[in-house]
Amino acid sequence: MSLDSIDRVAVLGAGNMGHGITEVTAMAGYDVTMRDIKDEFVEDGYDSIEWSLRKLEEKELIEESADEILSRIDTTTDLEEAVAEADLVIEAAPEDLDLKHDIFSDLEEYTSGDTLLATNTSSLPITDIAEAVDTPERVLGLHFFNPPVKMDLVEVIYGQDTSDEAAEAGYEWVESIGKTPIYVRKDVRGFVVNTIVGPFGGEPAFMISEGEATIREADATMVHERGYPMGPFELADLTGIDVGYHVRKEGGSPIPPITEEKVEADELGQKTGKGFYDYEDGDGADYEPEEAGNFDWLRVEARMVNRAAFLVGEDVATPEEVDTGVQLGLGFPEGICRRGDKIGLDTVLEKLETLYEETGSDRFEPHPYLEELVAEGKTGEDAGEGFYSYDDDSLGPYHDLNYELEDGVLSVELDRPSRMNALSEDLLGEIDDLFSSVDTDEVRCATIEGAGDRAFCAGADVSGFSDASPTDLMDVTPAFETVNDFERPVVAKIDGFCLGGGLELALACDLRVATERSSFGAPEINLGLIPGGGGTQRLLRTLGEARAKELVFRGEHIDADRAEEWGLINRSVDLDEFDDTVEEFVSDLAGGPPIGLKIAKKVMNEGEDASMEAALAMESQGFGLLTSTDDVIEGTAAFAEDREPEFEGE
Ligand SMILES: C/C=C/C(=O)SCCNC(=O)CCNC(=O)[C@H](O)C(C)(C)COP(=O)(O)OP(=O)(O)OC[C@H]1O[C@@H](n2cnc3c(N)ncnc32)[C@H](O)[C@@H]1OP(=O)(O)O
Repeated sequence: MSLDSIDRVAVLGAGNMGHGITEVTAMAGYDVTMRDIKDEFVEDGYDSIEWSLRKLEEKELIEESADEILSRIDTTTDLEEAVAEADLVIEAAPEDLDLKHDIFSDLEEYTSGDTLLATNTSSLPITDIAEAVDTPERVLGLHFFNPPVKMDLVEVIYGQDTSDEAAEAGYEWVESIGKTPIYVRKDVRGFVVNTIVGPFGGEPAFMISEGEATIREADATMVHERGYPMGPFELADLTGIDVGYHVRKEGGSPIPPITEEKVEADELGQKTGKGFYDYEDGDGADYEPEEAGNFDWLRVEARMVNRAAFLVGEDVATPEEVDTGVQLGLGFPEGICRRGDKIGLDTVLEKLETLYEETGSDRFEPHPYLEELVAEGKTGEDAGEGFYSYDDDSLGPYHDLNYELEDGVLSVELDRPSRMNALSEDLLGEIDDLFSSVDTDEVRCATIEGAGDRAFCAGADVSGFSDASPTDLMDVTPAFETVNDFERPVVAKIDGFCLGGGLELALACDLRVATERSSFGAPEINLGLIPGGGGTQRLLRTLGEARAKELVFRGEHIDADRAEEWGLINRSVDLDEFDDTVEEFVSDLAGGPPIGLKIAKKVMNEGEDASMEAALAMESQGFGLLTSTDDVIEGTAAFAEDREPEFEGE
């Protein structure tokens, strides 16, 4: 049982999750059979896949044609036919344990013993589902998020008897379809993501029931002060208040009185026209930034951090996995472990202890792992250690970016795909830290790209704007300057939106290669702002006044072909030529003379703002200096011997 043995996949269920999983599986190149119990269910699911693929094709978000992808999908209502040849089966049937037992016992009969059996359940224990088979070691959870085509995260869950071999094969398969897996090493209720989201919705509901704030104050504070994509009540209205109610009820958790009242009144959210907000006679969730403030967000976040302590302390997941889970699964602006480390775990613990003492409610009981961290002085970032270690001598830890240094190429990935890689304060700090701390002797060239396939970077993270002080906002420039001043050439590898601060970051790089589907713009003016990361000046110098002012004043996007025509980027290329084109640039830069490139960059960057006379003086000084390097001797020798030079940077 390994990734290599997975060629054919069967998905059981053609509903929202089933057809979505089928679509992403086929998009990744696998042959897949989608099965449901009735022809009409299968047909509806197939139609939805076709509609979605045609949209993706229209927007040039897929490399193959929709027809090619569809040709890999078979449909059937016959279970045996669907799974007989499958190497991986993913069950996505309704959340009913008896039904799943029936399916899994049939799977035992119809599949070979080394077929991987996965369930997409979000609420039933994997262990309970696996009871229906004699080989529970091959049963695991593969929990996709809705809609699978858009959501990057998949939880890979161990049941009590799941073998490492099965879990690893599932994990690698998820990677092979271009999604991000996280391990959930124990079969806990809610897995990782729903364990954390529970208090996000539940605690504000208790607080409103106790008259401590209003719904609007709670939502406005969580969104406009704490940066969540949606307020807890807005989210409950969207998902259905009854959904959260039943999850709590089935899990034996206390139900906030206000939730109970809404369910009794059949005011279940958007689907009934009324929930915490009114969608028929009112304007829905229309809270305003000014309503933020009078809400005790720490009470909510302390409970989420406590849940994270449970997950980490009980070895269910690592802090990195928890944080990836909440960022990709819930769109949280940063990981909850990271946030705990920033707030201070001692502050979190104190809050929980006070509430536990005051209310006696179990939900505030601090987890022993949190107590242990605080007792050991590991109270977070300020202390140098918390969930994460903040060791000054090493690079990182980085939460919002990934980097790799291999063969002299520093490859940096902005890693906030759920926010279009928008520049949070953390991400800006991390770019600054990485480019100012990495040992440049080890680097010959760097690249910067965005995670996911939608954006290089959609600018500064606007969710923090309403809460930020003017001085915070003015503090964005260092990261851009650090990239601009980095002693090695930096290439921006742009696929998708490159806007606002994202464009400014790209402009701080030396060279820019983009896919044709990318778009560029300085939309700050639409927010009442101007570019604040060097954009006004670098655009002027790169494009000239007319074009720079067009971008800054109008705030419109331009496509990659126009960007190339204007000289904003070096190349606009087809998606399937993108990696090779960037590789050609990188190979020239990484193989070039390091000191020569460093001096060329410095002279050209600094000369741009100097008088011609001063700039020429800089150039000739640089030229003179280079003549004394070993690289020049090597370069000229290689030319004479008609071979490739091997520059050492000496
Ligand atoms: C010094 C520097 C200053 C600046 O840079 S100011 C900011 C300048 N940038 C912008 O104004 C761009 C803002 N974003 C957009 O206009 C749109 O997005 C796009 C055109 C890039 C894409 O639109 P669509 O395809 O409809 O996607 P979606 O639903 O708007 O975005 C997906 C998720 O990404 C989040 N997001 C996008 N841009 C930002 C951002 N700049 N800051 C924070 N979040 C952002 C959204 O909110 C949403 O998230 P959810 O799925 O949770 O609703």
